[in-house]
Amino acid sequence: MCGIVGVISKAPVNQLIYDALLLLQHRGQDAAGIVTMQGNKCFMHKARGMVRDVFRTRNMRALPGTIGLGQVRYPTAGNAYSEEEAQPFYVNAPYGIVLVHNGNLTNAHALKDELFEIDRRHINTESDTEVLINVLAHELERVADAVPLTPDAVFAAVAAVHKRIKGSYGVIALIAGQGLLAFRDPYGIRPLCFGESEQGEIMVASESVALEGTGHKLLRDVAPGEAIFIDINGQIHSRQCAENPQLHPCMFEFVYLARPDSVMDGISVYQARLNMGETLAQRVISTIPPSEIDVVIPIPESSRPSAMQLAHRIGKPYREGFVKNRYVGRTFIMPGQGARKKSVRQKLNAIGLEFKGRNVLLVDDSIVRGTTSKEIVQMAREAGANKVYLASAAPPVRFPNVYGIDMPTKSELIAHGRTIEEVRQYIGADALIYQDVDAMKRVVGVLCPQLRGFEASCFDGSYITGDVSAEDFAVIAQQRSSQGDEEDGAARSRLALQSGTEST
Ligand SMILES: O=P(O)(O)OC[C@H]1O[C@H](OP(=O)(O)OP(=O)(O)O)[C@H](O)[C@@H]1O
Ligand SMILES: NC(=O)CC[C@H](N)C(=O)O
Ligand SMILES: [Mg+2]
Repeated sequence: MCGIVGVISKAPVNQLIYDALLLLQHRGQDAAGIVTMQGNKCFMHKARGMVRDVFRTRNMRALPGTIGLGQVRYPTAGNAYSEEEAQPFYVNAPYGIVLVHNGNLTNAHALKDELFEIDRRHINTESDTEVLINVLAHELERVADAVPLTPDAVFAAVAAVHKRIKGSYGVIALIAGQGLLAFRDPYGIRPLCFGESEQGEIMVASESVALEGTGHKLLRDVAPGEAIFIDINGQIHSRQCAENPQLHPCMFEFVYLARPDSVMDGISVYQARLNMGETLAQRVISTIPPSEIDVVIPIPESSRPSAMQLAHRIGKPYREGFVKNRYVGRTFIMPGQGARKKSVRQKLNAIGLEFKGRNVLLVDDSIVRGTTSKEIVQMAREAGANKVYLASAAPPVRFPNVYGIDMPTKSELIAHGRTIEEVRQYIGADALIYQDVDAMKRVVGVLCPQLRGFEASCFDGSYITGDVSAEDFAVIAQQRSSQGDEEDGAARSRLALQSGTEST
């Protein structure tokens, strides 16, 4: 779940893209990049790190032009420590294309061979995004021989891309001198929307918060399978390019990934989290008599709306018992388990007086590897809590994700192969209450009647694209797990930088 943005304007776009990337920073902390276009020439800067670290004044000055793209990366393919895999990617033919991608291709390994053997294209990194841009370039080359490029040719190329690539993808591309192209996978797994400013500037982005925060009004979401082509004169063309599009957005966006102030596919992320809190409250009431709970405490940041609603529903006070160090990033999207574990205590600290002698109900949005909950339950006890109960606004995460969330192996998931009682024992809580899968789908789905369902594979084991082979799972898992130690070391030093314990 990276964050992507594209803008077509009449004024310089470098600062605007930077601002939008800051608003999308929660979607990726490992690398950032911007490309701008002036006439037919592209200017790019990308590097590992957070947006504020990657772009210095000199880098910003070197990004002229009125059209551009940006990306913040959370690696789910390839290597988190390779600068070459930071986005955008560039190919010089046809026309010159730069591209940013949110999602994960499940057949990238097979396509990589096919690109070489049949299309004679060389892929130089392990990134699935490099595969994607080469498939797009190849398909554009087959249909487009005109200048200017016609919308019909662009849409024919996207239709061919949909047939070749599998998995999840929200994509924004610049075609030099021709325009800006955006498209979304046929299930709409990853989000993508676009909006307009009063000056007629058009922005495409992963989340509506990037539009609103930069003075753009949300026009609509890009539909699953749809492509939007904004030509060089700012005219918007759109077409459905997939054969059987169906909206199945990723449930984990609503649980954790997206910002609560975003609206995705018509669903307010905040409202989705309130609803999850409401239905979780029912399960709490049927497990623990409310008279045995003194206080409800959220585990900041993402669980807050659910915890608030849960507390209201069970009639208990909602208190802030943990303070978050705002200079430490999100732990779940850090690569490497060592860094994740260390950062929980750097990130969260307990306020003793909210715990001392009380029976506390801690609420988190999700329990994935159990890193956060195990530490937090321990911290609550150290702070003097009498009983420590834990509730998760999401159901147990039992299956790997191959669509752009970095949990590629079952073995790393605390709820995989364990009963809820075994998870409770591992975490050390006095009671553990999970959300119910069907209840979650129902209370979020009710917010968008057009929805066909959710991509909720990490909770229910059902992979919506229906075409992920055992080999695909194995390749994705192997690729990600083979770099753990390197990641841990590098992520540790980055964590230290983020929390200001080392100087640049
Ligand atoms: O079981 P785990 O593997 O620990 O993963 C789940 C935790 O990670 C996330 O928090 P994170 O710190 O990333 O972000 P947040 O501040 O948005 O809650 C999520 O909100 C849970 O707290
Ligand atoms: N989380 C994502 O969207 C990642 C995009 C792409 N798969 C990468 O690893 O760079
Ligand atoms: Mg959290």
